[in-house]
Amino acid sequence: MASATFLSTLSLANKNYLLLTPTHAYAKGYTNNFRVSNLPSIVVRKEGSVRSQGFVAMQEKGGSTLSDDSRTKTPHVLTVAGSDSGAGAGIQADLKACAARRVYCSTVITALTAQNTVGVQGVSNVPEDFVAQQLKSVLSDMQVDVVKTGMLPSVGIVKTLCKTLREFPVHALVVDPVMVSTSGDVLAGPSILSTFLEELLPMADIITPNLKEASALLNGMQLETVDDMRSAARLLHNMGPKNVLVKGGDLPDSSDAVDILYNGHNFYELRSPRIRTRNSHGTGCSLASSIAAEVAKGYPMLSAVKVAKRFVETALDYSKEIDIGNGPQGPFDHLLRLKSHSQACHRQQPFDPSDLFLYAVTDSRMNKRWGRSIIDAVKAAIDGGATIIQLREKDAETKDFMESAKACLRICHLHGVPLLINDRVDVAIACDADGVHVGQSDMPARVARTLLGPEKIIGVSCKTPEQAEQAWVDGADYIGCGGVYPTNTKENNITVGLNGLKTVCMASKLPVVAIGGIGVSNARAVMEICASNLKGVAVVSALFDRECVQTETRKLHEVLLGSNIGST
Ligand SMILES: Cc1ncc(COP(=O)(O)OP(=O)(O)O)c(N)n1
Ligand SMILES: Cc1nc(C(=O)O)sc1CCOP(=O)(O)O
Ligand SMILES: [Mg+2]
Repeated sequence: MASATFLSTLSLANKNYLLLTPTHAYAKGYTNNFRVSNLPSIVVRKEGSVRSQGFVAMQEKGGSTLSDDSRTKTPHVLTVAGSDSGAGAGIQADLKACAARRVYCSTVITALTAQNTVGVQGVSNVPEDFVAQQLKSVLSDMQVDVVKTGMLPSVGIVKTLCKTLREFPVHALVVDPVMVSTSGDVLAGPSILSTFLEELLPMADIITPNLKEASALLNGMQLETVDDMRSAARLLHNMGPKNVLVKGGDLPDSSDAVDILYNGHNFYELRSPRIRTRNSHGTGCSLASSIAAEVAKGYPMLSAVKVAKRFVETALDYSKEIDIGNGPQGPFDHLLRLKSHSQACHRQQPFDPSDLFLYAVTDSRMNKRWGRSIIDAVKAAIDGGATIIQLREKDAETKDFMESAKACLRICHLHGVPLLINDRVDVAIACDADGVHVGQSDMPARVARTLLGPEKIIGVSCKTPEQAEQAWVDGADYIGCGGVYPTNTKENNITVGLNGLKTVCMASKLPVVAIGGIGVSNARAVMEICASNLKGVAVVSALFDRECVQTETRKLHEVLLGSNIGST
């Protein structure tokens, strides 16, 4: 499908740019001769001049880069496939795969299938002219980079697709020759075969048949070994597609998953350990969509196939224990998100500002000094009445930190207490903690929010009203304000005092927890500044640099109860 390599020269802000499709930029080695602005794709727009579609703007080395006239082009895959009501395969798998691979995916539905983990109970084809209408709607408006095809249930639909693609050429065409579902149900009959072979395959940049499909396309040829797969790939390549990926998932007696990619010059044997799982429904659709996604980003075919294969394997491995449906073939989780929700200890309550009431912040050095583990320290703080825990383990090795965080999380969740991680957003994600606390020089809260998602708790340290406003804008849940008093726990910490605390509380639209030098002797004075959004105190040394964490926490708890805070 890919058209001319060199598409045009465009004059923009008195600089000359070449417009090339992303893959060609790589394939032709232009990246060596030109500086590439924001690969994989930039749409260059200038009023009244050029409207490019999925092109990379390249400028001769030494010139300046695109500035105000540049607009980032979102990689876009259009899937032309059937709907699977069970959402394991088809259009639904394509959407999930593209979302997971961070590519926009539009859809043209060719058929509705009534389908579940048992099999296909019914199929209703979409009329050809309505397939044509959908294709035109998408292709005439949106900048599609790659079209990926799945179930094409009639000769008419295949012909309609080929005709439309000639009218609206795209950068690449990925053909998954879906004929038989994983449950053995026929999705595209033999009558379609000749149109497939004569019209669609020659237009394809890659076709991705499994052994059964390759055999069907090759007049029933027997495929039982890797050598057979190579022969099949060569024969299929002769039919016109630029690349052929023969998938050996069904190869008998192989402990590895072996796929053969052939581009007309070279064979690539792509091998990986076979993942044994019931949840493999939709693997073929997802692999083809992921290849399309990588090609849409501008990667060459070999890299696209390798990344797509790795992606699908990771998702299959992650999804082994997922339990959906009663049939022999379950779906898998493309977004690697479903498991945490099924874990019994997962804390699902939304953030409650009253959790800030007695905020215990651990310190690895203090616990070491007193000869206790972080886990014992957390247990004792909870037993003493801590309402939220932050693990602030500045000198811990990452692996140890993760292990202890997971153990602490189990304890916290048994008691309904949220657990936050100081600074380390990566550790919070890895152990599925309830959130993070970040300071002004840590990862910005806005970035942490995109990584953690909407449900996690994010706290930000703020010493000024401006910082408090920014925390609010960035999507934080609370702010920590201090140091209220001088502290030995944090070096070179600026003390803001009770006045500074009050000023920040007045300005903050978020709930506030006070921190810095706070203990039983002064907690009441802190709370008595009487700001309605001051919800509690965060304490390190007054709890953890003491012999008995539980006793100290209990004492502080009593003082705080006496100060009647957090009432609004
Ligand atoms: C509740 C709370 N408030 C403030 C801080 C301090 O965070 P930060 O400024 O990032 O400093 P470090 O704790 O990372 O040294 C906090 N940890 N908790
Ligand atoms: C971690 C931290 N952050 C502070 C800030 O001002 O943001 S003060 C501080 C140390 C708090 O420890 P202690 O309770 O032992 O004084
Ligand atoms: Mg920090």
